[in-house]
Amino acid sequence: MDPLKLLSRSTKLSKQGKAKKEAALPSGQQARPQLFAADRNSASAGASKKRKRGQDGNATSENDVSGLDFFGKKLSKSEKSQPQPDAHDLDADNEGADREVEDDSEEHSRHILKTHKLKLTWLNPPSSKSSKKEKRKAKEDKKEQKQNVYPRPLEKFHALRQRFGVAQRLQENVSEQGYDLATEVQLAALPVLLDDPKSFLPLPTESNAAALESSCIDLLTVAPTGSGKTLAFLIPLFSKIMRLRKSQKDVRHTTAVILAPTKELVGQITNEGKKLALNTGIKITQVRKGMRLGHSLAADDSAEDKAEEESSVKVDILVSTPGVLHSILADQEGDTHNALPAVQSLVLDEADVLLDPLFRDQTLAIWNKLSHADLRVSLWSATMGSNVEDLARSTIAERRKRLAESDVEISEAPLVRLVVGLKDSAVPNVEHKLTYAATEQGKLMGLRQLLHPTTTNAGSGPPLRPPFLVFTQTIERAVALHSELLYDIPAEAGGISRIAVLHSDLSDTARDSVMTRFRKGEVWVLITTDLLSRGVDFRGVNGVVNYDIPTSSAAYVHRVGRTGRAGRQGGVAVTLYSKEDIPYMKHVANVVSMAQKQQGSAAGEGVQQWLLDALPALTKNEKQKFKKRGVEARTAKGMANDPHSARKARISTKSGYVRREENKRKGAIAASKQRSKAQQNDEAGNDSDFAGFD
Ligand SMILES: Nc1ncnc2c1ncn2[C@@H]1O[C@H](COP(=O)(O)OP(=O)(O)OP(=O)(O)O)[C@@H](O)[C@H]1O
Repeated sequence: MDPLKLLSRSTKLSKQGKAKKEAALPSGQQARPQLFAADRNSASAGASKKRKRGQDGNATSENDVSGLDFFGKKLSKSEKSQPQPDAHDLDADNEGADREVEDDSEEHSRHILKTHKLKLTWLNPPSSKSSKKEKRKAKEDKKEQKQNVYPRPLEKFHALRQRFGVAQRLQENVSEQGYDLATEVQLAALPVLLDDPKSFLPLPTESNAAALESSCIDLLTVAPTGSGKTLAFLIPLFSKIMRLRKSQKDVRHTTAVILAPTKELVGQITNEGKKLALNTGIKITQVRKGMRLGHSLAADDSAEDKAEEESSVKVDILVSTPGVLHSILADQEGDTHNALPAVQSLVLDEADVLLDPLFRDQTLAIWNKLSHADLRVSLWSATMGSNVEDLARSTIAERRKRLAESDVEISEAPLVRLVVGLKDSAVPNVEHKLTYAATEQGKLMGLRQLLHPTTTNAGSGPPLRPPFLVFTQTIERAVALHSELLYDIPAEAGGISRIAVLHSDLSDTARDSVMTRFRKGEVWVLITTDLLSRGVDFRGVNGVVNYDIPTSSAAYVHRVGRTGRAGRQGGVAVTLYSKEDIPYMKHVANVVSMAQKQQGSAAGEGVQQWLLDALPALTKNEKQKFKKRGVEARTAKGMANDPHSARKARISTKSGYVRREENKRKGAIAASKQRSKAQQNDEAGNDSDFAGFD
């Protein structure tokens, strides 16, 4: 009897649903770059027939779960030359795609963008109204300030060179990685970043043409987790730098800065960049504490300048967390040189976090220090509130005003927003489960059931196979959970080496080592905090367990987005919740319900309506407080304020009753020892009043 099954009442699956989900075993191996391609097939059903999964020999391999090759190795050259299963699965569609490259009508672009659920909006189109009054009215009316645009999508990477003149070497480096079909975000972002904006932005009037002078746009992108945003911003960055290099042969500047919130993500982006940089001459580096940034090296630089610059880092692209780059820039501020005068591209990956109070000041300080007149910025995330959009717009406007005041004339670039799929929603190819575990003990028991290799959870969806990530609210809880589970995996299967913990209190070396072991498949269960919830790409992660509930819907979207990367099927996201979590569960239940609707769950499947209705809604203030602190009983502050509740929320196998019994026993032993000591003293005639503290 599985006691948690009795408790997991939030989801109910029809027999059909169960069968369907059991068939989709976690594989973590087959990428399916276009998330909404299936919809596309159905939309263009008249034009092409979709091959059924299972009819194709390649497609069935998704169900082959033998072996523990967790981290889907990169394709070898010979493998790359073979058609990829998913590409094959969509073959009828792809033939169409080849034809579509030829078709550059707006109508066709609209069709492709719509079927891939891509929406592009020009956020600051110049007003067509001529009088001042009309212009003011247009500004007030937000609708007037937005206009949908329909650039011609790029469906396959092989068209990069032909359509946008991307360097041959860069194009080769992309295909070397085994990529052929562009993912949805790449499909739309690459054309708008690589093409001349005039090719897709309509001109309202002749007098407004000046507003479109800029050859590049600023871009806000909201696209699902694991949808390939990294490549979508790296390719245009590399292409731009290669062009700049051609026109300014003697000079070597840092021309691009990429910011990301964690060291792990910075390292990952740098690695991706290095793959694209192969034999292009472009240098990309991760900024580390203590580095000195070189401003530029020109042929006519004085010997003194050159000597000073010798020890500094001279690269084309810097990748950094805001904290590290900000402190380096602050240190170099006293220098006569502006450290980054030539930066023309700023990328904010996980932009909503970078503009959140935690990083906002540092991010904006860096942004404002970049003084090049043609600086273009792009913001990327799977979740982006309207406040982030407003902040980005106001920062762009203020920067322009400030530079204009110091006589630097900068062109006004169009600001475009790209949204892929449903904004702020979890990936539709992951199965979400909400499991009520009542108490801390129940959660631990629930996790153990997921961990135990023989547990199949029959009847409640596919099993959660390692490797998986477990998220906790605090570092202390991650450490406690780690020690609690340390001996859960039998020695024959690798024992304690299979479970690891990663958090920001560890040294950089320890963090790197855990990441490497997890990527290699040596660690099966990685317990962590929200440190790893953003951006980090582990290809074969089969599942995510929210041991503690996430503190916002965005946090849920990002945590569960560590599985189901690049459209891989079979990922499972389990959220264990206890009585303490119920007041805060609504945001999680809402995102899960939305994801299930996207998956096409029939009525009655997924999160039950009664649960959604029954869960209390938080006020704005409560939401903010929860986002900042999480469930208070699980924090040090909670321990000080309410020790009783905090003790109940402690991660431990021992129940309160067992603990009390143990304490009583310990107390009895101590008292008995004291009594016998006192007796010995009496017998020895030692009648000192005070025997000291025991
Ligand atoms: N065109 C493509 N075809 C197949 N796989 C791709 C393609 N583009 C990217 N990928 C793979 O998709 C995975 C996810 O990419 P990436 O890390 O860029 O996602 P992301 O959108 O930045 O996710 P997150 O929002 O979590 O940061 C990576 O493993 C990457 O190699």
